Amino acid sequence: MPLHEIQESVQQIASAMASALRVEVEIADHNLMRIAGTGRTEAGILRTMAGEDHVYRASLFDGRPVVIMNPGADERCRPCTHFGNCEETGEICCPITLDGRNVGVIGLLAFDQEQRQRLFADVDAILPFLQKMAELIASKLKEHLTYVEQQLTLEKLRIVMDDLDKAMLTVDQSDRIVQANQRARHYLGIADPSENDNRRNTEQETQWIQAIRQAVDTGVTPQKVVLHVGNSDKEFLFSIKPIQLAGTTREWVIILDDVHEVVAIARQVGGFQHEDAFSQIVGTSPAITQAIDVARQVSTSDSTVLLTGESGTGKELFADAIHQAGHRKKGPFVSINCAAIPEQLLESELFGYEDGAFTGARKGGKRGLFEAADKGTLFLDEIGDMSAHLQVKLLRVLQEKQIARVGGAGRAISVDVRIIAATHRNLEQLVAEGSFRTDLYYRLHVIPIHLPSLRERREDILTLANGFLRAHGERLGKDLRGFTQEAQAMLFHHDWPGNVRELANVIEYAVNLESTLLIQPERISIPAKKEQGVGVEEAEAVVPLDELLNLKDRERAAIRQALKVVSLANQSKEDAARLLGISRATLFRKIKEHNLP
Ligand SMILES: Nc1ncnc2c1ncn2[C@@H]1O[C@H](COP(=O)(O)OP(=O)(O)OP(=O)(O)O)[C@@H](O)[C@H]1O
Repeated sequence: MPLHEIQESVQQIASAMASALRVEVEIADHNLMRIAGTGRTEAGILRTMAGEDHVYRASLFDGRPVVIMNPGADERCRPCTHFGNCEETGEICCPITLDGRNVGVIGLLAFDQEQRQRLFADVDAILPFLQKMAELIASKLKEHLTYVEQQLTLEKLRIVMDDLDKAMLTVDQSDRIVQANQRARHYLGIADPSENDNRRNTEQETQWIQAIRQAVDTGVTPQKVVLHVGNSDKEFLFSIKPIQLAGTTREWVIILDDVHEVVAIARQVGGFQHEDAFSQIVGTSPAITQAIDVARQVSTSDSTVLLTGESGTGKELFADAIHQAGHRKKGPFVSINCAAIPEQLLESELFGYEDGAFTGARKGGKRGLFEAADKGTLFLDEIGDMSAHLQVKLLRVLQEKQIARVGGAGRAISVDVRIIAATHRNLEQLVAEGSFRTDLYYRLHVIPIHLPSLRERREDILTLANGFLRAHGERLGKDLRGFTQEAQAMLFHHDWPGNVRELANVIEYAVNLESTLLIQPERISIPAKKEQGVGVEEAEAVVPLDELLNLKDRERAAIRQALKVVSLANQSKEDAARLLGISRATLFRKIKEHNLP
């Protein structure tokens, strides 16, 4: 039994006993190694007592106290090396017993006549006291062993949890996240909650848990929830289960599955392929079609891709499609948002770390995402937000195709990873300002693909809106047929700063609230287009001169666009006229005038 593991406590007890009884005290473990000692015995702490341990050995063996009135002369001391010349003037010892096993021994020693007198003044009182002290040490040892056992169970649980291919969170009664396995930390971009007992949920974490609890209430299965992570929305399948102890729910376990990954696995396991990895990207505008064409062409190579575009324009969707369409599709697609995680955490997430790399580092070290993405694709979202230090490390990986774990003393690990980076920021400007490395920029800018905002491809708005209407309608079991004219016009004219994500949210909201067959304008939760209140000066200031000169061209373009929109939505020219705010007759006249089909 590892009495030495609680050496500090044992020494404290020995010192307290020595002060109380004013004799010397020593405590040995079951191997008769001195664990604690006072006075003359102090120098021999953590050393074996071989040769002078016969009395203790007898006490350990018999499980009974031993009293030696004349050390060095007593027959029981005969085998001792100090027999005949012992410095001690008296000795009482008592075994320490835990769960029926003798795990050590406490010795009270006298080295002069005064101490001897005190030791033997009242043996009947001192023996029970000694036994109580032995019980105290035994209970400390028991406490320690229980703690070690618990830690061991926790560590085993942690290894198993971290190895799971599902994200797992536990939350307490106040919905505070208390545990998050490796995949959950990766999906959600959070630090390990178990490393900080006093941590509180961030606002976003509270929103996630609320969203999950609300999703439970809808009773829809499989249960799906959209969590806003960093700057993007991610869809998860989830389950939530209570952990009950003594009839009370103490915590909940939440299991999350990334919907995209589930679909990818189903495709792999089922052996069937999505007929076209790009079919999930909706849009027929020239701007998006061109981007899809380039992405499709480069999906078969391993070259680095740089996706640029505003938030919500589909950068992650494109990265996923490029991966699925290429030869790496059987490998993992790992994505990380470089802006959502603090620098130090991002470094260890990306590169992993070796055992003992920093305080709180997990025993045995940890694989980073570069290693996790081996033979697959690593999607580095919001690359423009990467710190200077990590830019250097990333550059090295791109050049050498090797990584070094944090604290790994330079040990290089080869990785075979295709990098797809993305940013909503202007990287050229960041380079010019000196906050993004020029060499890294050129390493990433191998195949640049710009994703257009919805404002640049308004003709796709209604197609996308109808797609979202169908999806959310099915999910909520609502039979919705479409949008009213006015609602369509609102969707078409809005500027969509949040792009496709914002559009999807607006439609989801509308589908939830709509009780008629068509989505009504009042269900479209976007600010109405400001027609009044824009001063003449302001209006003039935003119209460039060349456009003013080309008023005829602008009219022609507007009519063409309206015609395209209605044809995509299977609607009539009358609808186009309404969209343009002109009469049907005027529209026909203008179609003729502009020689439009
Ligand atoms: N062309 C599209 N067709 C269908 N859905 C789309 C399209 N573009 C984006 N989406 C959807 O819009 C949402 C946002 O897309 P995504 O996360 O890929 O954008 P992003 O550009 O990576 O955003 P961010 O820069 O904020 O991370 C997702 O739900 C995605 O499926």
